[in-house]
Amino acid sequence: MSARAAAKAIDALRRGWPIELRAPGEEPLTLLAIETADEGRLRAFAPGDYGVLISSGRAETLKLLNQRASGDPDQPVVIERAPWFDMALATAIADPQRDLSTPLKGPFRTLENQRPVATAAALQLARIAGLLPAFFTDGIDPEVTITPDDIAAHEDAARLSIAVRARLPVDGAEDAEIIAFRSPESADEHVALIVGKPNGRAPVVRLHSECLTGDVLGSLKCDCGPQLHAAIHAIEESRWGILLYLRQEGRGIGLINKLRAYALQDQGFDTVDANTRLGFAIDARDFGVAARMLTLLGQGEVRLLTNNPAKVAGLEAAGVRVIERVPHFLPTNPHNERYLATKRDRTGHQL
Ligand SMILES: Nc1nc2c(ncn2[C@@H]2O[C@H](COP(=O)(O)OP(=O)(O)OP(=O)(O)O)[C@@H](O)[C@H]2O)c(=O)[nH]1
Ligand SMILES: [Zn+2]
Repeated sequence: MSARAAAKAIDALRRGWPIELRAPGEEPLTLLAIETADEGRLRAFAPGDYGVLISSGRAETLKLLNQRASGDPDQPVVIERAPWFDMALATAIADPQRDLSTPLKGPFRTLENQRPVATAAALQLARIAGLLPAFFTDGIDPEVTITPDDIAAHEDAARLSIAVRARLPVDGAEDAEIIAFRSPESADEHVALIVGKPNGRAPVVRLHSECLTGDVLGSLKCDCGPQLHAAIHAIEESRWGILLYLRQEGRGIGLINKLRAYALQDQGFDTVDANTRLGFAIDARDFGVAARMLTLLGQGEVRLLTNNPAKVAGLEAAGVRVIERVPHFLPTNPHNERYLATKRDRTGHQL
């Protein structure tokens, strides 16, 4: 297993270079990310035939799922190339921004997916790279060859370690310390803010996922900014606790893909449907990272500040006991009312 190979593959996809994925028992799968391809790169990758790989959610949006003979409904979908395929059409398949204004010209035919493991790994890699989950497949000259195990090694939270700690008085909690974590080959730098001193009780813990728009720009579309400050206050009031600031922007799909979801929300889709149209899971976060950070901080039991049962389940599954769920309530504003209602009605948030 080589996390290093996976890091090279992520880099290659971002730069528009082809890669190859080999899963045991399956034919090799070469890939060129549609988002970073252009006509020249596509010709070099696939002088002859090629396929187009998308997620089942995107295929469902494009009404392609009904053509599938059999198999798992969540399995990625491979579209056979048609004579009228070009970059513009591939971009329209990959990117939902113009679904409503310019319907796709078909018909398309999907192929039996003979490489379920490699294709699923490809979509995971696109998410990690912050790219649209859509690829040209079966071309030539890959830059690097990897396996699904390499991706797992790259994502393995056990690789996280503490890089540095320093005192950091913050607004609302003057007695605080910041601790930064790093794992080799990954650019993500997660941090913990420890407020107060351990007092024998399980800490109040908040898992805050990065939200550049809300945390930094004061976006009113979500509740992240106020929630971040309210969490620090709540921890301070409880005497001691930990805020984990997780670099899992956009529930794990990255900033650019989250902003694509926002553009779809401008067209009327809610937060759940926007993610599905893009081809992502509704919540792609891995709370194993948070569990690992808490373990490195010596905390196996927490009182978790959240309304999201999936966070409780995710931490417990990763070996941290949640002895209490502490709910939080913040006033809504006209811009985030629908977002919060969707969280309550469609993703099981307990308000
Ligand atoms: N993909 C996507 N991500 C969003 C959207 N709105 C906010 N986010 C992200 O959602 C994450 C914030 O979620 P959290 O504050 O952890 O909230 P939660 O999981 O809903 O549950 P709580 O713990 O109860 O707050 C941040 O990473 C945001 O960037 C959206 O419309 N689409
Ligand atoms: Zn937010």
